[in-house]
Amino acid sequence: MEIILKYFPQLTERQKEQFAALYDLYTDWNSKINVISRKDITNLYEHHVLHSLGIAKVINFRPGTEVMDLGTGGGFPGIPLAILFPDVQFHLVDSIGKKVKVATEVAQAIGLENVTTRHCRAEEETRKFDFVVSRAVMPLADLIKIIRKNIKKEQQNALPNGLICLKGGELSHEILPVKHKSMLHELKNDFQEEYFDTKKVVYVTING
Ligand SMILES: C[S@@+](CC[C@H](N)C(=O)[O-])C[C@H]1O[C@@H](n2cnc3c(N)ncnc32)[C@H](O)[C@@H]1O
Repeated sequence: MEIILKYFPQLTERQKEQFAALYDLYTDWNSKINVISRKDITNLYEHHVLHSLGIAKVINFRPGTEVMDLGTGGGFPGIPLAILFPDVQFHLVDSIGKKVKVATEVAQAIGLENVTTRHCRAEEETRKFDFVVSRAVMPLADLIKIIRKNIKKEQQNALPNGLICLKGGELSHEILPVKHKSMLHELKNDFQEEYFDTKKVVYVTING
């Protein structure tokens, strides 16, 4: 939990309580429904919560923004972002029902009123959003194909509407087809822990 405060020192008391509550909630839920690799649960704050918040190093969502988390699993990056941006609406979607249940239960347990969840394939979701976020779900080209229909034409943020995903490793090949519409942000410049050495945030503009 200290690691969250290290990089996000301006949190309100409510946000601190909500982040702090995640450890017990995820430890408990993860023992019943696997949403985080069992041996990684002790790294919850660094590998999952802080990693999710890496998106906030690329964009400060304006109040009223609507965001879909595609393939949220147990709620990453959607839940940490919903805590950080209480005035932004997050819609968490996953095709595996029991994972959606974990995300729903965690959001409810910490009183997040800006989160909705849905058990469906993203291909079936027709609602429109300002941004789609995603971590560890599918290759960039497939993501773009699926979410094109979900991006609103009207803009209300400093960055044009589009896709923001958390990726690791070698990306030059994946990014090539959308290079002119994308931005690559290295998280090692924001977070000094070794885990972030290869982690990146990829932003792709989607034209309505
Ligand atoms: C490796 S997990 C990552 C979960 C979460 N984003 C995280 O980082 O912890 C990938 C998730 O994407 C979901 N998924 C894959 N394809 C999907 C699709 N077409 N629509 C919705 N969810 C999908 C899977 O069910 C799975 O929960």
